[in-house]
Amino acid sequence: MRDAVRGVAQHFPTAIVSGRCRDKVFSFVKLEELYYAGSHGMDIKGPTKVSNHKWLLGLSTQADEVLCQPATEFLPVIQEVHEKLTAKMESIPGAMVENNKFCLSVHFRCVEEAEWDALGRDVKAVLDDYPKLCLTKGRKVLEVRPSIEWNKGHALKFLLKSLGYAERVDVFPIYIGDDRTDEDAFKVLQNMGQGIGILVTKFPKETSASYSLREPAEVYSPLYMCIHKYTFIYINDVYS
Ligand SMILES: O=P(O)(O)OC[C@H]1O[C@H](O[C@H]2O[C@H](CO)[C@@H](O)[C@H](O)[C@H]2O)[C@H](O)[C@@H](O)[C@@H]1O
Repeated sequence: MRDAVRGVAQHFPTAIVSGRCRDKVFSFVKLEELYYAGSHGMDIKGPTKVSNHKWLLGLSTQADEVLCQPATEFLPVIQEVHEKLTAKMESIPGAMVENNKFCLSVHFRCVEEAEWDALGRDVKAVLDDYPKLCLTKGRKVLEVRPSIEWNKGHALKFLLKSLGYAERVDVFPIYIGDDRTDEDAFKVLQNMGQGIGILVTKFPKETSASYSLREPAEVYSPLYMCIHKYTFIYINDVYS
């Protein structure tokens, strides 16, 4: 998958948008030519390596640039809550608190089902003292986030605008995701009437994505189509 993503990034601005913190995502993906939007889009950084498309489009090539961190003021409070939740979850076997820098994930996948309600109550009790934080639910995970209007959809809009791609009829953004938090990004594309969202899911689900794939492995096809289509257009432009 890394080679496919690298291939796409050679021709098109490519971003990974994740609920995890940016550093952790980079440690998984290890591609310097990508944009990374960690913490549900609250921490966006540009590529540290220049790709072809950058000079083709005449964009800034300044590497290592943090582009957007709309929740910086919440960092101290997130650290404080991380400590409190970690201490509280010690008494619940299997519970795990993940520090995602601008947000926190309380995982209960490995917790006995009988304990789930108690875990939820404990997390809410900690958050009662922090009205500027909110709680959302994912797949066997509770997520603590700053109460600001910012999600993966805002990150996508930010990237498109920064790249000069918003509302351009000749630009076709493709957003692929499997998490319920990816719906915010699918909605952005749907509302803009630009590009497509692709949901990866084994089961039929209500979604704002235009298409779906069943397995992460099926994501190769659209990625390789992007690479080969580009190659075709490029050769065509050069020789016609
Ligand atoms: O935004 P994403 O990159 O799609 O990340 C969403 C969440 O991914 C991780 O949680 C997921 O994997 C966990 C096991 O590794 C699993 O327990 C959980 O149910 C999954 O949602 C990550 O740990 C979370 O912080 C992300 O929000």
